[in-house]
Amino acid sequence: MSAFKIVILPGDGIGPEVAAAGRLALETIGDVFGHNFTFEEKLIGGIAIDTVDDPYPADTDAACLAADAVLLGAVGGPKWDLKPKRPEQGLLAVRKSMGLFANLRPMDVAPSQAFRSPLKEEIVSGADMLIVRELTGGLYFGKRTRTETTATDECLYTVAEVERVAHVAFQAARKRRNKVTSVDKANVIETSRLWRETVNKLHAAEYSDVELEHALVDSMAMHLVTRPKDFDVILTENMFGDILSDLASVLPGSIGLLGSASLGSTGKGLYEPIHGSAPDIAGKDLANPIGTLKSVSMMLRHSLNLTKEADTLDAAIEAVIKAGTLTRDLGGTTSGSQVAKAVSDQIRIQAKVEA
Ligand SMILES: NC(=O)C1=CN([C@@H]2O[C@H](COP(=O)(O)OP(=O)(O)OC[C@H]3O[C@@H](n4cnc5c(N)ncnc54)[C@H](O)[C@@H]3O)[C@@H](O)[C@H]2O)C=CC1
Ligand SMILES: CC(C)CC(=O)C(=O)O
Ligand SMILES: [Mg+2]
Repeated sequence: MSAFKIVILPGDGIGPEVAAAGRLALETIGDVFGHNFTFEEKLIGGIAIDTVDDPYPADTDAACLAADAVLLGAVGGPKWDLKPKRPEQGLLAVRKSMGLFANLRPMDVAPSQAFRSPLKEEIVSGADMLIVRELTGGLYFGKRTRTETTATDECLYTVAEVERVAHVAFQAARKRRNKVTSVDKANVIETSRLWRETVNKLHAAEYSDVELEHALVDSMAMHLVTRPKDFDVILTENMFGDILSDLASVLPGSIGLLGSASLGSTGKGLYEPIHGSAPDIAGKDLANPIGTLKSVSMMLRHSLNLTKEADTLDAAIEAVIKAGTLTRDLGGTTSGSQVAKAVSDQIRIQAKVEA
């Protein structure tokens, strides 16, 4: 039996709903496999602004830094839009404070589920990619200025920042289909030229066994939905990765299906679905919890070293999807909490199958 300290940051909108699904899965895994997970729920985002006037309170930071792993729901909502203190600052702050420079966003379309895509089945069926998004640099972290008539956002990247995330992408490719597509806008932007040069140098020095190609972000958006099966690992900077991963979520049929791991140089990580707080469906038990459950599976694998448990959770998720127990975004009629319960029940069944 092992003991793990998990911090949960439910946040805003559908955040608390999907975070509850993640917690239930962890509780069930703990029960079935005999692990002692202790949970601490902390404030972040809009609810933290409302409660303590700070999107990332100091005690949330301390708890995240002391945890074995952190699970995030989502932050943000119209209530806080255009206010000087924004919920999203909380999310940027936790990523920065924990040093989480690489955000891994896997996307795959199982052939049996390809019919759920709004795109043609033959285009998406079997697509399987990993987006490696730089997470603590670029436009989201640059200096901003504002007067009544002008605004600027600085986009800064250093060679060291590009190298450390490129290592993650090349190493991930070696465990997959050995191909990296690095995405930039090097025909226009200076940071992209630095990005491309740095990736090329690192490739030549350490990863010449991995196939490397470069793509410009605008045409890449088109290629992602017209020939997604050509891509394995996609390496890109912060904002491009944010946008391209939401686009990639169209392939399996819903943004609610994609999870992510935000990692740094230690084993600790922040695990978060790729979607936002979805104010349009919040509080209605309509949110698809699968992206969060996949994030929990990544947590088990990457931070807690619980491979068997992660495999069991993956099998449980797959069984629930195959049974058609789905939320409205995927054409189903099941509530989010019922999907979470179905996955929890399946964890018990799958664990017996594997034993
Ligand atoms: N990681 C985070 O906390 C993120 C927060 N945001 C914030 O979320 C708020 C809303 O942003 P949007 O652009 O609307 O993006 P969003 O991802 O929240 O929603 C986009 C669309 O996808 C749907 N959707 C999202 N997650 C879903 C789920 N699990 N199940 C079913 N449908 C789902 C929503 O209902 C909406 O129609 C904003 O305040 C934004 O800043 C946005 C992205 C990431
Ligand atoms: C700061 C966040 C709201 C950025 C985002 O959309 C994301 O990480 O997916
Ligand atoms: Mg996003």
